[in-house]
Amino acid sequence: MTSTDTVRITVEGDTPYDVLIGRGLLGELRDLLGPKVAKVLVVHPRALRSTGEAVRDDLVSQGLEAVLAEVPDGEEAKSAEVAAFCWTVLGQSDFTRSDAVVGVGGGAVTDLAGFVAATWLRGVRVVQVPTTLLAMVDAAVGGKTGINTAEGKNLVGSFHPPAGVLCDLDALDTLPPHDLRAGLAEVVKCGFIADPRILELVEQDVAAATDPHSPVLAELVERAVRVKARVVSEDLKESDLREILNYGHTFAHAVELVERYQWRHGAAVSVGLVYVAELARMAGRLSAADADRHRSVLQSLGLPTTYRGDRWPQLLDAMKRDKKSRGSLLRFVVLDGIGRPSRLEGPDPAMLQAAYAEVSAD
Ligand SMILES: NC(=O)c1ccc[n+]([C@@H]2O[C@H](COP(=O)([O-])OP(=O)(O)OC[C@H]3O[C@@H](n4cnc5c(N)ncnc54)[C@H](O)[C@@H]3O)[C@@H](O)[C@H]2O)c1
Ligand SMILES: O=C(O)C(=O)C[C@@H](O)[C@H](O)[C@H](O)COP(=O)(O)O
Ligand SMILES: [Zn+2]
Repeated sequence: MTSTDTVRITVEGDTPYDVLIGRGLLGELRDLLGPKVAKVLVVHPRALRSTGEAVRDDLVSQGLEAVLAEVPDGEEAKSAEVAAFCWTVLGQSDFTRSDAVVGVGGGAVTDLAGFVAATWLRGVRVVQVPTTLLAMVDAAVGGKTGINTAEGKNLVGSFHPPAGVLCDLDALDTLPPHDLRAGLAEVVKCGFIADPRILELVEQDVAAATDPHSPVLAELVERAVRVKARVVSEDLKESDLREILNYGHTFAHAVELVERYQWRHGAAVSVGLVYVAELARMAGRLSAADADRHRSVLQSLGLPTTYRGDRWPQLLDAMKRDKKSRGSLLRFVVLDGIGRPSRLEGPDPAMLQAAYAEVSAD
């Protein structure tokens, strides 16, 4: 992709939609909303008030009625209270089934906005405008929407595909480096499960991979979105294949819950990838070299590969509520090799704890 190209990736399914990746793309929003939409709820986090206002003003200038719903930054947005606040705004503004929601922000806001759209009048259109790397390559694509409960991450939600996704790489200019790195954890995840070229690109030039203006980062975004689009096109509701996108997440979500969301999702995914690579190595599924590659790629990006919380019982308890569990059976996505995802069901509890010892050691 050159700096002027826009890449269009179609996610197939009952209601196919496009993910646009490029620069200066906001002008495309009206088209993605479709001709029948009259009113739009623009959901944005506090930190992106001026972006939310710019989106609203642009829609108003094109003859639409647009209302803002400002929500808390980060994970705090993913609560039943914040969803209820959005429903109130929709109700007070008389939104009907021909109206739409636009999510402008990071993954927390796109998850919330998608959930609000999925539940309002049992489902209205949502267009996602992700502004973090993580939301561009993962959260805004694929239709998983949701909020958290006290017991765990994303425990309430629905599959509600967007009508379109606008990944405007210009948004990354203001993104703090920590958040950029967090997004790269999901990119690297895609590398391990399906596209090893991603790993090579990071290994060849880590500076370019972390530079929001480099063509290498643009290629990483495109490759990660292609992986996600391919998987979701085949298995929207995670009956089987889609589980591979959850690689590293059993441990990651447990860390996020136990740490009361003080860890970024991408940072937790990073350590979760190392945890599950160790588990696969111990189970005789993954070579030591491939497990070590997880650590080295993630470390090169400045992502965490250890977790020193000393909270194994709480982590194990949280992992039992992972959505891949079946009854009392814990299930993990593991690799039999790079690009060869598989499942590990009901591993020996001693092995689970031994893998934990590996990620909590120096
Ligand atoms: N639905 C899915 O398939 C899916 C996939 C992956 C992750 N997720 C979810 O995504 C969330 C994590 O998303 P995230 O990493 O984007 O975090 P986030 O949404 O918490 O955003 C991180 C921070 O960056 C700020 N921000 C956003 N855009 C910015 C910009 N352009 N410039 C400056 N600041 C900006 C936000 O206000 C926030 O404070 C988690 O809740 C995770 O569960 C969902
Ligand atoms: O799209 C998917 O499917 C994923 O699992 C992508 C993950 O990166 C993402 O964090 C997702 O929200 C996790 O979903 P959950 O079903 O484990 O809550
Ligand atoms: Zn994730």
